[in-house]
Amino acid sequence: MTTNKAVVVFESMFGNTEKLSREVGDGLASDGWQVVLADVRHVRPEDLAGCRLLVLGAPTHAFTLSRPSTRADAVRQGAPESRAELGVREWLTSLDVLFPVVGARPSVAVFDTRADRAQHWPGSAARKTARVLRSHGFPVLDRPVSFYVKDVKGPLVDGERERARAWSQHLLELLRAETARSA
Ligand SMILES: Cc1cc2nc3c(=O)[nH]c(=O)nc-3n(C[C@H](O)[C@H](O)[C@H](O)COP(=O)(O)O)c2cc1C
Repeated sequence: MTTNKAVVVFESMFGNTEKLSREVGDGLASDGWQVVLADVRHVRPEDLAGCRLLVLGAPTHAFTLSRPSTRADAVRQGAPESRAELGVREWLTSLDVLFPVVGARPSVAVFDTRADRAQHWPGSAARKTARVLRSHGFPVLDRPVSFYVKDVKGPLVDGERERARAWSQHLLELLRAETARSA
């Protein structure tokens, strides 16, 4: 039996999205999946080979995915400069090169982190990510999901790690349902 492989790619300026990505990855691994957790700056093409599920996580900046200017703003607020090198927005521009065979594209699931106090603000990084993925023909498994931080730098709102872990199990259920439908 071949092991299912998931790749969790994240962007994170202050470490909150990274923590949640680890939770999602650990949740998938606890179900027997092979999991590659990769910072968007360091994903290698071989990391993506044979991937059945791609999870993408990113912080919401200015109502959407970060840009070099918003990441520079985060650096001014104390984030490590090296983390500003590349974001999910830029990485998505290489999707067609990274996944050249349309029929072999993995299912994708997307999440973002947002400020708790901005829950009612419009726009989220995950919604933008999902739009781009759909426009490139990727099957988006679930609705974009947001997790919350108490302030720009974090920490995570209580219970968000557990919610991320539960979301990983929900993704597995959706995948099982998808597999049953196509059997
Ligand atoms: C420049 C900048 C713009 C931001 N804009 C928003 C926003 O529009 N909506 C929101 O909910 N949070 C916003 N935030 C808060 C981020 O979502 C928060 O810093 C992020 O979720 C933390 O995740 P990280 O530790 O992985 O970087 C912004 C943060 C920065 C630095």
